[in-house]
Amino acid sequence: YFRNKADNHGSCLLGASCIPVLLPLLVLFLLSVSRSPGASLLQWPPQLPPTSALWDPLAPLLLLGWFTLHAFLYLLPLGKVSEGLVLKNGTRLKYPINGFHALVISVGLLLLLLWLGVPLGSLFDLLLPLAVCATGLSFLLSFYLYISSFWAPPHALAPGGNTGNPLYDFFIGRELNPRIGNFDLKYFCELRPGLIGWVVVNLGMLMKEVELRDGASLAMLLVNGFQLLYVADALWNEEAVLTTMDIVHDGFGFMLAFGDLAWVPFAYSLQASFLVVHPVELGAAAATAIVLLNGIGYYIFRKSNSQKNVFRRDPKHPSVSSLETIATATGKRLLVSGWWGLVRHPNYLGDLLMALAWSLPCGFSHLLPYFYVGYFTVLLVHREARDERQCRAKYGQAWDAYCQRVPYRIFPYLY
Ligand SMILES: NC(=O)C1=CN([C@@H]2O[C@H](COP(=O)(O)OP(=O)(O)OC[C@H]3O[C@@H](n4cnc5c(N)ncnc54)[C@H](OP(=O)(O)O)[C@@H]3O)[C@@H](O)[C@H]2O)C=CC1
Ligand SMILES: CC(C)=CCC[C@@H](C)[C@H]1CC=C2C3=C(CC[C@@]21C)[C@@]1(C)CC[C@H](O)C(C)(C)[C@@H]1CC3
Repeated sequence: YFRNKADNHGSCLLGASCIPVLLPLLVLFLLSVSRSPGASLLQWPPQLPPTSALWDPLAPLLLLGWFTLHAFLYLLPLGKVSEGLVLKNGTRLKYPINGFHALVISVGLLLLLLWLGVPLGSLFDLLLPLAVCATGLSFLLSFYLYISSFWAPPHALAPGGNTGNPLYDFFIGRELNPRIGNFDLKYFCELRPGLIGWVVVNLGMLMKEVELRDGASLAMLLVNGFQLLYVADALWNEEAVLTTMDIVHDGFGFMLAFGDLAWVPFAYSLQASFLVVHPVELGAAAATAIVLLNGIGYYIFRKSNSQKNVFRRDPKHPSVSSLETIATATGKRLLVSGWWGLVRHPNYLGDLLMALAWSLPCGFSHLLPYFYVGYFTVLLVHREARDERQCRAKYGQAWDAYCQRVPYRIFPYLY
């Protein structure tokens, strides 16, 4: 995660060269640990799966089918078409807003498969080969993105990924919104195959548990329910993704391609795969407390994201017009009351509380289910610092005034 350092800084280059090798190995390592009885992250030498466990001819077929289905659903004339933010050349790109339809159709198809007796629990045995194929696909896609970016017009290039160093640019991504015709590759990958794939992997783990123990545990149901809510929320609010850093600012290279297609479906589903081999008996009181925590996290996440989106689209909207703001030299204003007056990134706070609620159903016997909380804290702290730099560059003194008025970044009174 080295964007904004397009100055060929040694550590960034080292990161850009090592991460494409290390991250796929980390996914395989985490998956094997999650299914081993010890589930120890601290074992030395680290436990890696035997090569025979990495391949199954069914995996590339399933993956290809899944991508074709989602490309087809993306192109279906369902839902509305929305415009992205204004680009450097003054134009706006059009995006289909039909991700929620894709989720509903995918879940419908899965239920049909279950009804037809297809053993979805077999996904548990296919996880490693599927992760290997998804990694292969993200490499292929990244090579295509890197090479095709040399035909993109200068205004279509991303601010961070054009240093001239091939390794770094391959990693960060040279082009901002690579498209094949009207098909937007970054937008498609960010929200469809990987994110909905995460829900499918989780459901597969739940079905495996049903096969093994004649029923789904409360812990597994909670993990599935919470993460389904998160994905459904992302797709229900799909239009808001058009204003996130990833779409507006970042190039599409290996990091996002691998993140979207392999990291999200296989590393974000670790709690569910852990629970298949490490059942947890959750009491009613603990379950209620965890549901409450997820509810509070979700409320903060959704309300703060929506408040900013409404404010950015229409500052006079009745739900935000009474909030206190400060003016900036760009003409845009910054919210200093409401959610954005509590901390400078209330949406990250909500997301982190949810992350904790997804791990707690797995109990405290192992560290592995908490990997997501740790990784996500590092990702969001780094992302916050990156956003802060961009906002200071954009808004100057007005940003400093905002920071003085709202001193905490993510956790009130802590950070
Ligand atoms: N599950 C996952 O793996 C991940 C989830 N996320 C989630 O994605 C969501 C989006 O996050 P992200 O894209 O990082 O950025 P944000 O949605 O936090 O947006 C940051 C931008 O908001 C605007 N802004 C900041 N402060 C204010 C203010 N006080 N008033 C008005 N506008 C303000 C600025 O843009 P401008 O002024 O130009 O409008 C700033 O650049 C978050 O909820 C995050 O938790 C993110 C990464 C990974
Ligand atoms: C270790 C590694 C390869 C990191 C790459 C980071 C990516 C996994 C994340 C960068 C931003 C993301 C977002 C979401 C998923 C994870 C990635 C791709 C997101 C789609 C999750 C759902 C949310 O509601 C969201 C739509 C706001 C979010 C957008 C950012």
